[in-house]
Amino acid sequence: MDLSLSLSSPPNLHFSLTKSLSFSTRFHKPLPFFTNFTSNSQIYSIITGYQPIKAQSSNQNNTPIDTADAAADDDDGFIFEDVPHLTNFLPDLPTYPNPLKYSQAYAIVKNTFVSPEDVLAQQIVVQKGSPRGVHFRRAGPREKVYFKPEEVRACIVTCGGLCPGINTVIREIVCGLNYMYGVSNILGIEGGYRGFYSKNTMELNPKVVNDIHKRGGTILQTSRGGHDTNKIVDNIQDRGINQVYIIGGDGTQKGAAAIFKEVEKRRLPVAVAGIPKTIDNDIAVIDKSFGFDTAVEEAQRAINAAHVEVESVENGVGIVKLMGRYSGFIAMFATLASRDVDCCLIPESPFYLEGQGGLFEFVQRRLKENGHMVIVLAEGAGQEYVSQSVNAPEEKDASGNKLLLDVGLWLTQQIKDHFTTVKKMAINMKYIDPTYMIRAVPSNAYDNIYCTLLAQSAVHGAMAGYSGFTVGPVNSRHAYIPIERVTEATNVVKLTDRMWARLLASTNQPIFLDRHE
Ligand SMILES: Nc1ncnc2c1ncn2[C@@H]1O[C@H](COP(=O)(O)OP(=O)(O)O)[C@@H](O)[C@H]1O
Ligand SMILES: O=P(O)(O)OC[C@H]1O[C@](O)(COP(=O)(O)O)[C@@H](O)[C@@H]1O
Ligand SMILES: [Mg+2]
Repeated sequence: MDLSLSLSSPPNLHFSLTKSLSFSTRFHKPLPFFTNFTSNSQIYSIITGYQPIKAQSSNQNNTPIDTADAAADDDDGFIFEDVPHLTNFLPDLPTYPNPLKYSQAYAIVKNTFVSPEDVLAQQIVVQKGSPRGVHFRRAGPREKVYFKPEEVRACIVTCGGLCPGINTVIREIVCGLNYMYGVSNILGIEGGYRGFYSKNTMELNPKVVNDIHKRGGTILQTSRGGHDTNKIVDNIQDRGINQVYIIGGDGTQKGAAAIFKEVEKRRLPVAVAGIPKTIDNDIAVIDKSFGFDTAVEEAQRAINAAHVEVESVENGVGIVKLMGRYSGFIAMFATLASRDVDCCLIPESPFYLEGQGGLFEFVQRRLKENGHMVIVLAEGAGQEYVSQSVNAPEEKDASGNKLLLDVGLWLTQQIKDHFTTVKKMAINMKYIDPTYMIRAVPSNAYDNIYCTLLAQSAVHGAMAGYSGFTVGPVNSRHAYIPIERVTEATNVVKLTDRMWARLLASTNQPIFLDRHE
């Protein structure tokens, strides 16, 4: 029996979901959309811009059947959020055998190719009877590719702020394309999005990128602003580029989605692959962003330094500011890892200074108990206080991100003033701002491996003809995720989750919930 699903637009796109007697469901579309799912359910193919409008039951021959049967199996809430494929708008694209078939490295691998039936569940903690929920396509090499290696002209661009591991991702895209697929035509776009139309390109090959993973930053340079979709896609077309690898954060991924939409509008055979980058770990859906682990590790050095300083003096108060515009992940994890931190302040958890349960009271208590204390502060915390006190107009960077005021300096001053003027108590303040030092280091061993997997997943996805997708781990397995899913929300620390409770339990800091002045 069949469950067929009509898609509203464009009219030539029509998928059907077929359910076999073994209760598997498949998309009636040539590879790569041809998908077999075990156990049935409500399946939605959510393909950017095309919403399913009608679910209809039919048998293998596609003739409508009694829907009661299908409906009975329709209730376990399986949702499949697929990524777009070039054949959506170029249905006649030829396919070729994947060169990995002949790779020595993969000679004894049991399953070289990922089954088109493999999906990853977004939610893995479930209860009996709960809906199966959202699933993403599993990343990895496919049996057929949609590009002849000698016809690939790839490019790589890096945008937004720095993050440890960018060079590793660049390296592994270049080496992955070259070693696994025999692609040798790879361009580096310099200086972020605007580099497409305002700069020359750089030839990339395994030799050029050989040791770049040992360096921080990005060999391609980066920038904010300058995203002009038409100019970028004109340039992609003019240069004959057919694979675009875009490394960047939420803003960059929105830009990648716009590029894909234009590529699709012009019906260009161009694979657009996004690799999510942000030191703040604020990208939704994926487990963790690359460079985050390195940042947490590097932050330990600053926290240690602050601790050494303040325990060596009387009434020492150390403040360490870490990155985290809207999300306090680095601060939270660095605090949990260190155990030398007395208080962690993040944007998600408002705090206050004065009165019962406030920060001043806590500082005084810790100084009395231990003679010193360390505060870790995410840069986005307490911004409302800083802007009130400095009365500065709101400024934005070239990408439209709000420019943050220095909460570290502000807090340092507030604590100093309070203890010297109100409490008549001399304190030794040490303020450390290691933010750019942390962002600029090369990635650690863990992140290097993670960056390699991201790069290889992106290469496999592009070669397999997917376009307009982001790669990333979902519950430890790499997936192809619709770009919109990673840009529609920001990943923030959930105060109601256990991790924040673990932090509170480890620091014993105030929870700043009840304000009594
Ligand atoms: N909504 C958007 N649409 C298109 N491009 C965007 C959008 N937001 C940001 N960009 C572009 O993405 C690039 C990086 O964005 P930015 O916010 O600075 O960093 P990140 O990608 O790390 O969040 C910039 O070139 C910017 O112009
Ligand atoms: O000063 P810059 O280079 O613009 O970057 C500062 C910001 O970049 C970040 O590292 C985040 O960058 P992205 O938005 O590029 O991920 C923030 O933590 C920080 O506020
Ligand atoms: Mg961003």
